[in-house]
Amino acid sequence: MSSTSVIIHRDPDVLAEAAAARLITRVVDAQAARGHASVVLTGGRIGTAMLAAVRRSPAHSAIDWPRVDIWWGDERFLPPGDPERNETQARDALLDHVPIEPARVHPMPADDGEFAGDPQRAAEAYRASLAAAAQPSADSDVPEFDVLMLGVGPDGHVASLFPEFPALYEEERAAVAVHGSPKPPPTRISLTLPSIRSAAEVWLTVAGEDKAAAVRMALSGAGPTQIPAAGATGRHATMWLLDQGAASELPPGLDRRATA
Ligand SMILES: O=C1O[C@H](COP(=O)(O)O)[C@@H](O)[C@H](O)[C@H]1O
Repeated sequence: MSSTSVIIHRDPDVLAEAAAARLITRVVDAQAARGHASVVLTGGRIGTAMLAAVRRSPAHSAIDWPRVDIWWGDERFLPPGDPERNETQARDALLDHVPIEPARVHPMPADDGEFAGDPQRAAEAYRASLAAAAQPSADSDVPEFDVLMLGVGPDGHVASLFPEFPALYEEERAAVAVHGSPKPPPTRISLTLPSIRSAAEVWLTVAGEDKAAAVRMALSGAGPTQIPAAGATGRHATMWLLDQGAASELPPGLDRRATA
């Protein structure tokens, strides 16, 4: 049984703070239940602001950081340390400031060394990392993600899955290379929808009126080929964490406000 909920916050700052509080609690609960937690990060404005809010929160010391695994939903295929890489932004915002176990941080490969100029091989290497961390007893090629976070673009993209792109039809591979992204940079690596849907919980964090139409369509029955966010659901829960701008076109009945 899977649930979908929509929570609306006053503005992007409150959204980021509230999502951070929720993430801390989710990680602590997962660690209490199964000894460790596995989290998939998103890039983007709110995703990164949320990590910075986790860092600022005194409650983050409730997390047993050496028992957290960090993965990414997508990455911009750029050299290591490039400020546009989702990994760089997450390290700056949070990961470099908490006692996380380096071996449990799993960035998607950068455009460098053995992967230079070869995003296909980089995606293949990430698939191998995911498969190596999968439960041997589970029939899965990805680990058990407790929570997978996503931003949503104005066109409805999630991770680096853009409307009508071939990656949306991928049924077999857990992660793929993406070429010709309409949002720069053009070359990316992304988890595919089956990997996203394997997560226990999927949280879509979205701010801004420019995204309101995509949010409305995703929640009103659009298909994932047109609005990829519509296909991003969790096994147990799918949570839409919105600010008022992103929620401004929601149909009646879906506009649940957390903060006025
Ligand atoms: O490029 C990307 O953009 C999306 C959305 O970002 P936002 O700033 O509009 O929230 C993000 O989810 C994705 O991870 C990132 O690579």
